[in-house]
Amino acid sequence: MLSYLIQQSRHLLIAASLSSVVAGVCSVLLVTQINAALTAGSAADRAALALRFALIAVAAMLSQMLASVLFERLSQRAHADLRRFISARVVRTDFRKLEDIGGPRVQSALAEHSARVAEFFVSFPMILVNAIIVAGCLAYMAWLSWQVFLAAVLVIGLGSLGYHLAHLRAIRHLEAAAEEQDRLFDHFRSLVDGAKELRLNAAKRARFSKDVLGGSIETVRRERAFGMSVFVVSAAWGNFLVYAFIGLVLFMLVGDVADSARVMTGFALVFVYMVAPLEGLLLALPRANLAKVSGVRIDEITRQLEPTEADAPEQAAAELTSLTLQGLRHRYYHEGSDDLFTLGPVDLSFSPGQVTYLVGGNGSGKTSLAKLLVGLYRPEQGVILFNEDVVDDASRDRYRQAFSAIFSDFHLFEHLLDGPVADLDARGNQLIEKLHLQHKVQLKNGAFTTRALSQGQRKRLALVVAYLEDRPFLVFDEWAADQDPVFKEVFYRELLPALKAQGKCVLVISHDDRYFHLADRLVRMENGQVAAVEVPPSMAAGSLAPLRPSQPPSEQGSAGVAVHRFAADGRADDRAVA
Ligand SMILES: Nc1ncnc2c1ncn2[C@@H]1O[C@H](COP(=O)(O)OP(=O)(O)OP(=O)(O)O)[C@@H](O)[C@H]1O
Repeated sequence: MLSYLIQQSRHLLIAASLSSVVAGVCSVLLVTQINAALTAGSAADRAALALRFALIAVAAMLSQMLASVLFERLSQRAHADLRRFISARVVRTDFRKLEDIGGPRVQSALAEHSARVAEFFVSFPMILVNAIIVAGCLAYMAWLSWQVFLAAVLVIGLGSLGYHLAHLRAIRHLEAAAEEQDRLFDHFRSLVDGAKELRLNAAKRARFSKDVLGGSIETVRRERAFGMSVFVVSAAWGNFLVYAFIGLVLFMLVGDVADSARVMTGFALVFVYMVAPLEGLLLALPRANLAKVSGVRIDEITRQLEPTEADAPEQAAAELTSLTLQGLRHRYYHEGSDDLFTLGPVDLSFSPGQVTYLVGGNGSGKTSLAKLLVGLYRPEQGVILFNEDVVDDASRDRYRQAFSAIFSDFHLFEHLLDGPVADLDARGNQLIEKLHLQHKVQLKNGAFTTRALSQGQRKRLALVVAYLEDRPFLVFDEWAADQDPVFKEVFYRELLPALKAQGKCVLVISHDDRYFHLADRLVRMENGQVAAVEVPPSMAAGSLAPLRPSQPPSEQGSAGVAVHRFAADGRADDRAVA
């Protein structure tokens, strides 16, 4: 991930790095000038050094300013790039994968991990400038005395080895912290989503705060604190080695060197000057490591979010003439209990102007079938034929544009994001009036004036959105469950027939058995299978074409599911087509 970002902003990075190099070099030159001034023979020599010193100081200041500003820009750009990159992946990835990965991990990547990676760019100039100062000081030392320089290299090698060993240990803890942090984001979500439950149950609240959320916060704190402490301790070890080296040079090594007074002053000055950058370097490296760990985490998440489908062109109008599901199957694997829920194989076909009710017990697979039907899930087996064409990865996104769906966990966007605003406002407000919400909410500039409404009212707004989208196939997943009896009547007796009259194909997932007789067709689900396809008597009389032997097995459900017709008294009459 870091290399991707570096690639993205390489020009800015090169400019910022060059400024840092200039700043670092200027700093080292300043030390050499100070040493020269301290050991200058006459006042005239010192005066000659003054102008050079001033010029270098100004150059150091300007280059440092430039480097800092550029790196700050880089950091902000990296943050924005990461957010864009991750959200683009999230928007385009396979829906089932997204369900599996879960919101908290994505949020953790978007919020915390991307911030840490961006921070790297702010600490980078510090690392670069300090590294240059340290390297420059070492070079100056080598020029002063190569014997002492060799000793310095030995000490630095020893320090680096200790640092590397500590690094390996620390990184394990930082990775554990990053992993726990994904769970922590899940708990943060529960804080808000479960606010009602937590307030109603003091014992649950206390346990959640102390054990679950508290435990997770504590684990992140402990792991990160340990990891960072190892780095800080190893930085102090590095510092100690520097002072040990200063002692070694001043009291033991320099004595044997020619021109020892000049060399000793030079070394003392260089060391004192070098300690702060060295410390800064050793402290900045852990931040870079944190960024690396976060980068790896983002990589892992985004790799799983790799898009597998081609994007549909915007406004991809999809007319529907026929839709057939053939042997469609999907499975959920539940890791915790090691069991499998199998949906299908399902055979069904749909045509325009047909209202199908999908009914069955809780967990029988109705919503999953609807997700397969609208192309949110890729079938593990079987095919969908849309207007006789097979739907595949290349055409699935385009296929999805034929549907408007209101699932029971629907999301109502503030903006409609669909078509010219003025036109939408006018049409939308008419619909809002029809749904008796005109005193509560309006559409203005393509956005709802409020979404602070009851669940049933928000579902009515979702219906407005679905109407405005004007797609050929509408799916309602227990839409009427939150409506009052009067509006249920309106939904089943007026809205659905009106959609049918417009030639829309409608799938209604419902538990409202008092309205089942209004369906053109009733598909019953049991334990992931289509158990029966029933046709109410009014339909049997004419408007829905009776099944003919030449029709695909679709209408029969899977494996020759019985198709019943309701008897006049409401009992199912087994005129099976098996
Ligand atoms: N996201 C998921 N991950 C794993 N398993 C799932 C998921 N969604 C559903 N399932 C499994 O699929 C089964 C069917 O769920 P589904 O939501 O399709 O049923 P349903 O008939 O719509 O139920 P309800 O009437 O309660 O809404 C569930 O029992 C569950 O085992």
